[in-house]
Amino acid sequence: MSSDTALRAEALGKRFGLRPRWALRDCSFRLPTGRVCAVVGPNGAGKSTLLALAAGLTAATEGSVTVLGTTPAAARPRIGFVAQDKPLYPQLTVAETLRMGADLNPGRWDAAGAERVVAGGDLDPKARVRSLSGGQRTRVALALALGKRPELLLLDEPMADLDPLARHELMGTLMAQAAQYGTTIVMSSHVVAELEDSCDHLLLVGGGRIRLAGEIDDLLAAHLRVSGAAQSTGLGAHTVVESRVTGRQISALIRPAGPVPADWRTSAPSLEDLVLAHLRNPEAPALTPAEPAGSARNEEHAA
Ligand SMILES: Nc1ncnc2c1ncn2[C@@H]1O[C@H](COP(=O)(O)OP(=O)(O)OP(=O)(O)O)[C@@H](O)[C@H]1O
Repeated sequence: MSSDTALRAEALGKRFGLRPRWALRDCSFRLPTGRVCAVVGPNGAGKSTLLALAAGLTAATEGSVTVLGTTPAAARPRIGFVAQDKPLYPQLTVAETLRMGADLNPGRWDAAGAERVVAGGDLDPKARVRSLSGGQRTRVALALALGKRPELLLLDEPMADLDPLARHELMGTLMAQAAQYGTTIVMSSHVVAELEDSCDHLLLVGGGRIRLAGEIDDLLAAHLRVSGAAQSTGLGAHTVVESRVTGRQISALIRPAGPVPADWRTSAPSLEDLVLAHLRNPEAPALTPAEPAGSARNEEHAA
């Protein structure tokens, strides 16, 4: 596999134990290196499972995931992972935790970078991890992951328990890392508005399937918001992701297959429009262009 691929999933599936329901099924996508990728989807969609598979913390039941051209286990020294529950050693101090990061990553530890992340939160280096708040612990976990100078950073809801200022600051730190070192970042979040300015790639997971995958610009360009009088017709030729009637107006998000009749008003969707429409309508056909966007082979039902 070429080294310009950070993450490739092929028919990837995960079922926990003998549970009948698959946490993740038949997932295929490619994430190029150097991207900042948002992973979004409803609760229980399979986002954490996907990140844990990529981090090598759990094994696939079927299919495969390739990370930085190799297996997740072999890629581990080059990956930074912050799990949703931010596991750290509670009895260690902040300073001891960073020292542990240095010991575990000889030759690649960025002590100054890690200390900067911690200092940004005014954390006492002598404070024990168990005495920290949830947001402060997140900061230490991010410092550990960033200090490793990873080629791939996998972050499971990293901003969830941070205050707005800390979110802003740490998002800036992540973007600076991506810009300076070409780090690929894969970040799950429920706050789509927060991702709009920072992410250039999207994985939308729903019901254990990949519903949307690709460059955000390409995915947005493949969709159109339309509105018109409720009796308007002519959308039949297009893929309607979601439509809603409000009074005498109908508005919809479509994947146009050609020109839209002139009596419809059209506008470009935002990332939030795109994500919300697909979340509201889990039956909308998936668009996961391992092949180019709009290819008929990619327009398959996610059922
Ligand atoms: N260790 C586990 N054992 C059994 N089932 C699990 C385990 N981890 C996840 N699951 C199941 O797999 C499915 C996907 O869970 P996952 O945690 O990946 O979702 P998620 O998209 O990260 O959700 P959230 O947004 O709530 O964090 C869920 O149905 C969940 O119950």
